Amino acid sequence: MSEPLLTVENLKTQFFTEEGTVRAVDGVNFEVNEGELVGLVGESGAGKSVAAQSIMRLVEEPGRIVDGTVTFDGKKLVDIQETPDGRMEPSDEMLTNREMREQIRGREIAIVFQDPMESLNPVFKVGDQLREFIELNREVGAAEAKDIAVDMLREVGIPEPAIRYDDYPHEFSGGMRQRVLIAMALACEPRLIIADEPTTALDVTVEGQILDLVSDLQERYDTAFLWVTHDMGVVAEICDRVNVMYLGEVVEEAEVDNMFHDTKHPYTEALLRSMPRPDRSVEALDPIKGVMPEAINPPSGCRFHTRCPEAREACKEFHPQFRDASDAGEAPHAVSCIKYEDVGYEHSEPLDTEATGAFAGGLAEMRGADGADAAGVPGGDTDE
Ligand SMILES: Nc1ncnc2c1ncn2[C@@H]1O[C@H](COP(=O)(O)OP(=O)(O)OP(=O)(O)O)[C@@H](O)[C@H]1O
Ligand code: NI
Repeated sequence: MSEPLLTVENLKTQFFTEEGTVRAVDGVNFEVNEGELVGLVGESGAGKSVAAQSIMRLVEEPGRIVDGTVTFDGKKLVDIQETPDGRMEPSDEMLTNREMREQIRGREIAIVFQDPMESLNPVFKVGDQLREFIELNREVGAAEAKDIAVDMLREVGIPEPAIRYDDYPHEFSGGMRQRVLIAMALACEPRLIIADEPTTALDVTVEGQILDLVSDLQERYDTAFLWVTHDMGVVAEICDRVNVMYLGEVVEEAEVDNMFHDTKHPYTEALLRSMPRPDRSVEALDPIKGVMPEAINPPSGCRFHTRCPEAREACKEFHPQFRDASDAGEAPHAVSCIKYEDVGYEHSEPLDTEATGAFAGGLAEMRGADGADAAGVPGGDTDE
């Protein structure tokens, strides 16, 4: 096997706020291979966007990447190492801001966001914005850049591209604007496109069309994608492999088919049960219990224990290791859950939370017991 195109190792990004340190991305590992479409999925607040921004070094104040390494094609986009006197500092190998700007962003890696109106300037024609972007990023003159721009518009399915070239962003529908952004991302022939919920604001039909377009372009250009979404349906439709994030951590990673047919982490199961499916009525949906705890003060042990239907006492104590739990001869399938470790889960008592079957033990009793428990477990398990 060749080296992955992108490797993210132990990435940690924090926001230093007045309320405390937000551990938005807290030791994340994943990979994207050449030409692969990899999903990053999880509920709102899981840290998906911050992870995506960290790869591109686009995290803004009061946020900072405090640890980890991001390697792209052998280059260190991020490389934070401990100095001899114990401080965490960028290594000599880490690219400079200028190298990031001139070599990586928009050239090797492009990023597409949810809201095209934020990325397109309303006062300039759509085609001109695309042309200018191409001129800036490729060694071509204005005329050639315009030809490429029209070609790209056609490529992403804009009808009559030479005419629509002269339209302003507001004259395009949301789906068409998103197509333009994909054209812009592709125009520089990047090796990786990071897409942060680019279809979330679109209606289902238009979303389907954009996903078809992406699958199609991915095959044609062999571009790798990191696709950020909260929607397992989107993952099922386009991704080869998926990483599930919960509260700053990746908790499960597998090929998409394996993830759906041999789900290992209770959080992934809960996410799948909460997802609308054609073979299931809306009433049969089973939303995940409780709310995601604050990333400022994550629960002890397994971070999902406050909402997990299978949570036991041991889950409060042991922080699970993220490791391969595939059976012999099967494709790698990593999970971080103590059910797959040897730390006494089987003999441990079920936790008495809203999410578990044991939730009948008396709310008052539980509250009484909880009052004495100051081990950093917020009130997530007593949510009404
Ligand atoms: N500028 C900021 N200042 C403080 N905290 C932030 C900032 N940006 C993000 N966070 C926090 O970082 C955590 C991760 O946020 P992130 O936007 O990555 O989540 P997400 O998984 O992308 O969710 P969504 O699906 O809502 O986009 C959250 O707890 C969020 O509140
Ligand atoms: Ni996000």
